[in-house]
Amino acid sequence: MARKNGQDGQGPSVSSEEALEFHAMGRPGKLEIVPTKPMATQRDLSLAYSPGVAVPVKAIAEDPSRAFDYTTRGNMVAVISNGTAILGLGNLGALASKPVMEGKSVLFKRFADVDSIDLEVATEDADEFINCVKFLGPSFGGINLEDIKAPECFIIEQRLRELMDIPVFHDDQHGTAIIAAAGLINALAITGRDMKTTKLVCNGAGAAGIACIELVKSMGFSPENVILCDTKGVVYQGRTEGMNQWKSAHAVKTEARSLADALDGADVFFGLSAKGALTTAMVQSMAKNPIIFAMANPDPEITPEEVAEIRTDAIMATGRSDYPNQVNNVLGFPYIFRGALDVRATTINDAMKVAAAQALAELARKDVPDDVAAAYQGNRPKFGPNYIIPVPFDPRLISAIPIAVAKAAMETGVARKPILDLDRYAQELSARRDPIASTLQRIYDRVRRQPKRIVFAEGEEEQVMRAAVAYVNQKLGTAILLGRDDIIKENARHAGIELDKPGLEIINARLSRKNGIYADFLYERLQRKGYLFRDSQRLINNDRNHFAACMVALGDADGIVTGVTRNYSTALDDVRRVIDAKPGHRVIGVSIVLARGRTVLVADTAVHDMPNAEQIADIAEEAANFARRMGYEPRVAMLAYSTFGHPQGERSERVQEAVRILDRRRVDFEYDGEMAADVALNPRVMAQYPFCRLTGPANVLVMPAFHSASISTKMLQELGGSTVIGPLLVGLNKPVQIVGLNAKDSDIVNMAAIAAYSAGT
Ligand SMILES: NC(=O)C1=CN([C@@H]2O[C@H](COP(=O)(O)OP(=O)(O)OC[C@H]3O[C@@H](n4cnc5c(N)ncnc54)[C@H](OP(=O)(O)O)[C@@H]3O)[C@@H](O)[C@H]2O)C=CC1
Ligand SMILES: CC(=O)C(=O)O
Ligand SMILES: [Mg+2]
Repeated sequence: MARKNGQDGQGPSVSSEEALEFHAMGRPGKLEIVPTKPMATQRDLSLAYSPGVAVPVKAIAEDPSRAFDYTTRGNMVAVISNGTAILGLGNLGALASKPVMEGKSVLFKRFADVDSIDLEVATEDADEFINCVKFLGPSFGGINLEDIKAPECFIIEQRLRELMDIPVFHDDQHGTAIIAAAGLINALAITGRDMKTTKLVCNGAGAAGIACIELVKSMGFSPENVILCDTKGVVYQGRTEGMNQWKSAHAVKTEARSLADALDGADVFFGLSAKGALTTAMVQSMAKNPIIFAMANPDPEITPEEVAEIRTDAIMATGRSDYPNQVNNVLGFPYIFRGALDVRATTINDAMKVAAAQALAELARKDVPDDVAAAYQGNRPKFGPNYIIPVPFDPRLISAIPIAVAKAAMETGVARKPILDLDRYAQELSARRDPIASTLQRIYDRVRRQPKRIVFAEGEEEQVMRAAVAYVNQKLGTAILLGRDDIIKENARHAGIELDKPGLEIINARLSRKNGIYADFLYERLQRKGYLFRDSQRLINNDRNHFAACMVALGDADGIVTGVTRNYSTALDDVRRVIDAKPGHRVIGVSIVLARGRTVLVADTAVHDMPNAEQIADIAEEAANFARRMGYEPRVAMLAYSTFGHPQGERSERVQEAVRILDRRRVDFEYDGEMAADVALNPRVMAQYPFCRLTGPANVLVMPAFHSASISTKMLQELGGSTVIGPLLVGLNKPVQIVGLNAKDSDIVNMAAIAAYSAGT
């Protein structure tokens, strides 16, 4: 059961060469600093530096809270270490800890959009360390202490918490304890155990070990049922060797002296010590359904393979990403700081920690969306022994944990800036993680105010059912699944999807009372295009796209989403037999490209193969209108391989002609061309053409032909790290959206929401 992730048990484990190559490639290390304000002109310089910078200086001197408005402080966390307990590798010094600290900083950014910088402090002396860090408060919104060994870490953290008015959080203590507690809550539930009577042995009495047992005791474990061990064996009452006050606080009265003694009959093992500390004989001696969290990094106390050889009834977790159940503080620290920063918390207190653990435990019990299934190479995890905790790539973490932490901070009075609208905060949180979310947020908000009936034409498909459920759950309106009732229900049961909820309807086209009306309607449209009445009847009874399109055309639904079982152009042809272009409009495809915080619309990415000049001008108009509907003031670049006549060529002439047509039409948006993509997007390159009529970088790119549109958007997606939504169909008389064949449930919901949005008021 304890199998590495991935196909055939092959996990993403890496070789030493790969690890070094990864860190050395390009710019050495894992971080760079990128300005957030333009620094292109003399004016920019005057604003960012002298004289302009004096103004925020004075404002902050008058009111220190303004630093959150004018500087990076409110979103900036320092990851600070002296390298005395680097993972489980031991004391290798401050410099050697830098790759781990850079890594933690990157994870802050990647998972929770927290800016972070690593600081390595070259001293093992607690007082010197405290003295160094205590002066750094003005620079940061929080301090994440990392890989500092016990017992100095306890003194350092406690003292800095007293001295500083921002959160100081030793991640190896509390981050680890929170995640381990979340996993434990679920493992106990799966094995039917009660905290009060469960026996836990923790190997490792350092930063992580002590914090973990403190948290489990505060959650309900009996102190006499929790035994702590270290390199000298059991921490028992009366022991003198290798002790300190933090270990003494957890010393128990027991005859057990070794880890093996302590584990005999124990229910739970927590490993926060070192590679190989747990033997198979010890595992053998544990109680039925033992819970084994071997959390030492990079190599656990025992491997899942070793456990699987001798016991099949264990729940097994490690700190690594290449086995199921990764119990690692990466699931916590980015999100805990996110919540703390967002309410400008003065500290991270126990209530905030418990709230994070509970939110994490609850998340593992919920149905898993496609994005998470993708993180498991397509094996959709189900709550159980091999899935007790979400994976770090779970996109739900960013909304679930910070909100729980922020709420707890407000309830316990440590929030300097309480959040009044938590629903909006949840939306802002998902926008931080995923730029699509912010672009789509407006759409979702409006649809929620005016919910719509959307037909999900391929209702028997699993991802479509999940999308329909999500559509209803997000209060976007009614979701209609089109398909055979019995098959839909059977597929849903098999996939563990609950369809029985208000707002979710199933319609079987073949049995619908509307068939006759739809067939008549379709025959009206197709009788002069070579179709017999029987052909229309067949299309309505057998083809869900035609049926769905008729529902929308005749007002029985507001919009359609389809596409997972047919290629794009087939689905479009089906729909076009029923639904025309809006009068005076041209049907085109627009893709939304989100790259590095910038949103650009690209057209036509779906319909016109080799548009002529007139058609290119139409595409520009449709795309500009669409941009306005999405809330952007369009600046349209008519793209070509050439810029303003150089070099000349047949395709460029067509684009030049399209610009002249727009001139004659006197359209009411900014446009210019023909121009190359760098001219359109880069203000410095555009500045070489001072006559260019665009007032800034283009946000709508009209491509000269379908191939360039399709190739460039797909390359941006695959190589450029951009997110591409679409193509979205624009210009049809009724809202229809066609997803790609590989669409995930989240893509389908987004398209359904866009269709609902287009349905308007
Ligand atoms: N999965 C996760 O998220 C995390 C995992 N960890 C892992 O936990 C481990 C400890 O880290 P941390 O608490 O920060 O380090 P510390 O240096 O603070 O503590 C280490 C503790 O482990 C004990 N120890 C070391 N080797 C053994 C052994 N073979 N048998 C029994 N006890 C042993 C030490 O005993 P003694 O007191 O006698 O010296 C000490 O109590 C590391 O492997 C680290 O990677 C830590 C944080 C997060
Ligand atoms: C994960 C982590 O912080 C550690 O192993 O030290
Ligand atoms: Mg650590």
